[in-house]
Amino acid sequence: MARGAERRIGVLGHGAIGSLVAAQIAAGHVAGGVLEGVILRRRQDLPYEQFSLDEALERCDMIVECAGQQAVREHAVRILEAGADLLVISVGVMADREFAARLELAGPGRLYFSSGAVGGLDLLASGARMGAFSEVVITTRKLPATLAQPWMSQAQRTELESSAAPVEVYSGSARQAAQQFPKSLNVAAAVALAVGNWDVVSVRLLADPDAALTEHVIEARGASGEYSFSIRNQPSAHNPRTSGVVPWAVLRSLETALGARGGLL
Ligand SMILES: NC(=O)C1=CN([C@@H]2O[C@H](COP(=O)(O)OP(=O)(O)OC[C@H]3O[C@@H](n4cnc5c(N)ncnc54)[C@H](O)[C@@H]3O)[C@@H](O)[C@H]2O)C=CC1
Ligand SMILES: O=C([O-])CC(=O)C(=O)O
Repeated sequence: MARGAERRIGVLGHGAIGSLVAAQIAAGHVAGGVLEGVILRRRQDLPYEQFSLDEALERCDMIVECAGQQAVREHAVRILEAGADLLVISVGVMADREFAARLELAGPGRLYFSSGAVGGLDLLASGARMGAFSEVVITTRKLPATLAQPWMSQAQRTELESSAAPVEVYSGSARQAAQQFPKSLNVAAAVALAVGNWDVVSVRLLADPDAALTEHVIEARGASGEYSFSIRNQPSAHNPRTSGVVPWAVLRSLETALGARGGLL
């Protein structure tokens, strides 16, 4: 891309994250990018062009995924093979070893991941370059109703949603966490990608009826030092599963990936 040229952006998905991301790009708030259109499952009354993925790939330089792990699974390889770059927010899809291996080989488009709801990933990734992490734990606390999953029994869901006190819903590996809670624990995958080792990251998930804010606490110990990041996000007004800051994280990631101006890396 010539310096100063604007890259054409397609936004995949138009829910809590995608709607804000599309509106901000359309309003000219992302340096180096213009909104070419949105890729939806069903047409909606929106002030932007709506196109199929095939049309988007003819016209866009970058696709921003805001649609969920399944959408990444369905479309990512085709996007990268068509030569468009892809920014992914549903990072947990990388927990699938076979799919992740396919994505690593796909190109010439470049694959980016957004930091999403959590922070400290820059320091963890810097530390991982210095030496290995020996232990990383992420503890997430969310409202019970946001954590019910299709694979849970009715009894499990009822117990989850009726508990008056915090309940541990999951304790185990980051890989399994990102797959069992695909709309709630993408953050576990983001931490695993930052430290460059899925096997060292463990996850605790708590359903807490008093969790007005969504909490993620990341504790890590390794060659570079010991770290503790405590994050308490306001949930999105449009989707209580998602932290409200996530679309803004996507916009920050997008602007960084476009590289039209300098700034904090
Ligand atoms: N990395 C992180 O920190 C976070 C990641 N996420 C990821 O972002 C995803 C989206 O979150 P929200 O916007 O809050 O969800 P949402 O449910 O509000 O919106 C998702 C939208 O994507 C659309 N969609 C799904 N599949 C599609 C497809 N194949 N093509 C076009 N549109 C499609 C849906 O119709 C819906 O409108 C989550 O499922 C999760 O995977 C969410 C929160 C934090
Ligand atoms: O938004 C959040 O706080 C985290 C989330 O849903 C995810 O990682 O999928």
